[in-house]
Amino acid sequence: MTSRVHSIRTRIKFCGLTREQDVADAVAAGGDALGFVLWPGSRRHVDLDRLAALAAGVPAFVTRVGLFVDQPPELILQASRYLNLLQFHGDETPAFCAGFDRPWIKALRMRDDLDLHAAAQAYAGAQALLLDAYRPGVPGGTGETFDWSRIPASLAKPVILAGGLTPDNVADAVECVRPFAVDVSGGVESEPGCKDPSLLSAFAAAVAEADRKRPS
Ligand SMILES: O=C(O)c1ccccc1NCC(=O)[C@H](O)[C@H](O)COP(=O)(O)O
Repeated sequence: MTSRVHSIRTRIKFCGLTREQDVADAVAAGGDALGFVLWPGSRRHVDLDRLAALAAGVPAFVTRVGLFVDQPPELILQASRYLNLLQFHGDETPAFCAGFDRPWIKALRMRDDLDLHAAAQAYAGAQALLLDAYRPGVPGGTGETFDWSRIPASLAKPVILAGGLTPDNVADAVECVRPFAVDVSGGVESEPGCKDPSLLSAFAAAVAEADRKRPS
């Protein structure tokens, strides 16, 4: 087992973008990665045309991430041309996730019986594990936190912490978990799918402040 990846600053992924202005605001706020939900069941769903338009507004060095929930390979392949990274939120197997000629991450919902070490081994090809709250029947974007103390200090994959993060609680999350990255959707929105520029900036500022305070 390797120890958790630490870096000089906590990366930020802003997720569930649906509007060009939100892409611009998320980049301006300092987002390292932007997430686009390709799953039609989401209130933040974007289709391929929307994805293409939004991806065109993302500059170099900001990662375009596509989110999928047990979807057909054909759709994932079509979407991949606009994406740098794939994020799988359903019951996709490691072999399925690895089948698209793109780096990928696996989202894991923190059910009580989830064995994170076993999952990290099973998804050894993932670039990171995104840990999210578990609510039955809801694959993501719950707006709910989970018990961060369940995350082991040492894990074989970088951790992206998600689930109910906000400008008010993200500093505590960074201090407690010391994740490689944090991921937020609902906590920076005025309504589902509509990001609020002041919340995006406040979130990034809270992460930066937490990074400044943490011991090296
Ligand atoms: O956001 C959604 O609607 C969604 C639907 C289905 C699968 C994933 C979804 N979002 C995934 C994310 O990466 C969210 O950022 C993550 O679940 C955290 O959401 P939130 O608790 O609202 O910050």
